[in-house]
Parts: sequence; C-alpha cells; structure tokens
Amino acid sequence: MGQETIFAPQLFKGKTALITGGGTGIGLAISQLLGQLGAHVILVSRTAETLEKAVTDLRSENIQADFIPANIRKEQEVEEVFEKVSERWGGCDFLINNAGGQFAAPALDISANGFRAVVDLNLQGTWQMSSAFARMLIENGRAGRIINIVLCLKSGMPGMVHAAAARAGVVNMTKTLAYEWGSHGINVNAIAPGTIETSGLQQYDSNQLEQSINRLPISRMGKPEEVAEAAAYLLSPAGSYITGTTLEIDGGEHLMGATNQV
Ligand SMILES: CCC/C=C/C(=O)SCCNC(=O)CCNC(=O)[C@H](O)C(C)(C)COP(=O)([O-])OP(=O)([O-])OC[C@H]1O[C@@H](n2cnc3c(N)ncnc32)[C@H](O)[C@@H]1OP(=O)([O-])[O-]
Ligand SMILES: NC(=O)C1=CN([C@@H]2O[C@H](COP(=O)(O)OP(=O)(O)OC[C@H]3O[C@@H](n4cnc5c(N)ncnc54)[C@H](OP(=O)(O)O)[C@@H]3O)[C@@H](O)[C@H]2O)C=CC1
Repeated sequence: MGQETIFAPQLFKGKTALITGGGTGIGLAISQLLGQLGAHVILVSRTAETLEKAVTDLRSENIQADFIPANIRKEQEVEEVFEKVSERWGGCDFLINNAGGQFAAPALDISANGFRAVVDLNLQGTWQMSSAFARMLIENGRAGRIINIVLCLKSGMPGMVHAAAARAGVVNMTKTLAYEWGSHGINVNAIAPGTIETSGLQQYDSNQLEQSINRLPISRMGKPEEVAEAAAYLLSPAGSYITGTTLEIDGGEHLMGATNQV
C-alpha cells in the first residue's frame, strides 16, 4: 500500500498541501506521497469526477484528502479556492503548481488564441495561484512553500514554442518571487521533469519520444513517484535553505540539444 519512499512516516503531519492537477499523473503521485507522509492534501483541477475518484482512493489509504474543482486560468475561481481553503481548513502550508500542459504544433500553425491558451494555463494560472496563496499566508503571518512544476527546457523546444516560453517565464518567476517573498518565510522552487510516464504523454508521437529517451544518459522514462520524492525533499526540513532553484528530474535530458516534438 502507498508508494515506496525514503522519507520518515508522519514527516508532514500537521501540514496542509494544495496540489493543482492533483487527481492525475504527477500531481496524483505528489498528493499520494505527501498524504502518506501525514499531510492533509487538497486537490484542485477542473474535472470534479477525476478529483472525487482520486480523493476516494486516497481516503481508502487513510489519507486526509479533499478536493475543490476550479480552473486555474480563471482569476475569480482561484480567489474562491483560497476563500474555501481559509474557511474550511484555516489555510494551507504548501502550494504545488502542477496543473499545466500544451499541444504540440509547429510554431507557424499556432494561432494567437492557441498561444494565449497555453500561456494562460502555464504562466498566468501559476501566477494567479501563487499570488493568492502568498497573500493568504502573509495576512495570517504564516510561512509556506511553493513548488512550480515546469518542463525540461533544453536548448529550445521545437513544436512547443508556447509551452517553452511560458515555462521559461515560470522559471524566472520562481527566482523573482523567491527574492520578494523570502522575508515572509515563503520558499519558492521549481521542478523540471523530463519525460515522465503518465497518461498526459498519450498525445505525443511515441516514436519521437522513444528516440529521445534512447539518447538520455539514464535511458528510460521517469516515474511520477520520482518527481514526488523530489517535491517531498523540497518541502521537508531538508529544503529549508533552498529557494529560487529549479531541480531537474529528467534522467539528464537537460544536457541534450533540442528534440523535435512535431
Ligand atoms: C515531450 C513532452 C513533455 C511534456 C509533457 C506534458 O506536458 S504531459 C501533460 C499533458 N497534459 C495536458 O496538456 C493537459 C492540459 N492541456 C490542455 O488543456 C490544452 O493543451 C490547452 C492548454 C491548449 C487548453 O485547451 P483548451 O481547448 O481548453 O483551450 P482554449 O479553448 O482556451 O483554446 C484553444 C485554442 O488552442 C488551440 N489548440 C488546441 N489544441 C490544438 C492543437 N492540437 N493544434 C493547434 N491548435 C490547438 C485551438 O485551436 C484554440 O485556438 P483557436 O482555434 O481559437 O485559434
Ligand atoms: N509527463 C511528462 O512527461 C511531463 C509533464 N510535465 C508537466 O507536469 C504536469 C503534470 O503532467 P502529467 O501528470 O504528466 O499530465 P496530466 O495531463 O495528467 O496533468 C495535467 C493536470 O492539469 C490539470 N489541469 C489542466 N488544465 C487545468 C486548468 N485550467 N485548471 C486546473 N487544472 C488543470 C488536469 O486536470 P483537469 O483536466 O481535471 O483540469 C490534470 O490533472 C503538467 O504541468 C505537465 O505539463 C512536464 C514535463 C514532462
């Protein structure tokens, strides 16, 4: 039962973590691990049915789990998430900005609205969640941690110009907010996963994925649990002096040159 972990049981007892996209893939693995280590986990994404199923499964393992359906692209819905978190559970300690994604397309085939949709989700959505979270913490005089899940950016990402631009924005936002919010006791870090085995990969060309995986120093896909362990490290007392950094969990993919996704 639960995932294998190097961390001590009850490491996060008394902590509350909000995980966007917490009902699937990497987000679910993070929810599972933090919950298993004693945190109360609150899952946020658009699809109530997905969240409800994930929460039912987590609760069956005695994890304290709840969910709030919301679209992080919508400012009003983000505000309401934090109102509910404050009213129902008295706030939270950790925010994991994991919700995100994109479609693969050559730059010339991406419309203004397609570009905007991806930037809205990955950059604006992450900003809206971070800003509302930090305001809640600062009002309550409470310390906290943010982890932004980004993307292994390599030296350019043909086929993903919108996502690469948005995630590069989040990497710099991570550094800037770490600077601005350090004095409030808020550590802000990012994790850049490489190719991680989740259902989110179904939309990508499997031959191209296989080729790029074969070239990796560690030539296999990563597991969502491996990303979750890194998140637990950054949130744990071992991460107390780490802020503004981006940790690559990618089998060495960041050492490679650009690989085409279209
Ligand atoms: C190697 C891989 C590494 C990374 C792996 C992962 O990240 S795994 C994680 C994987 N998980 C995820 O990615 C999950 C999250 N991702 C998503 O929900 C979507 O990718 C989204 C962000 C585009 C939002 O979609 P939405 O429908 O809610 O958005 P909307 O209604 O606001 O705007 C739509 C605009 O976008 C355009 N458009 C859409 N598709 C295509 C296309 N294939 N082609 C061209 N264009 C496309 C569409 O035409 C329209 O523009 P138009 O016609 O009005 O000018
Ligand atoms: N798998 C991989 O190889 C890699 C993944 N990543 C990133 O890791 C993160 C998790 O991906 P992964 O688990 O693989 O794939 P998933 O597609 O399973 O995860 C995406 C999650 O984001 C949620 N989401 C999407 N749009 C919104 C929105 N507007 N508001 C709130 N939630 C939203 C989805 O839930 P719902 O549909 O219910 O809203 C879903 O749970 C993503 O940011 C992805 O880009 C980065 C590098 C590699």
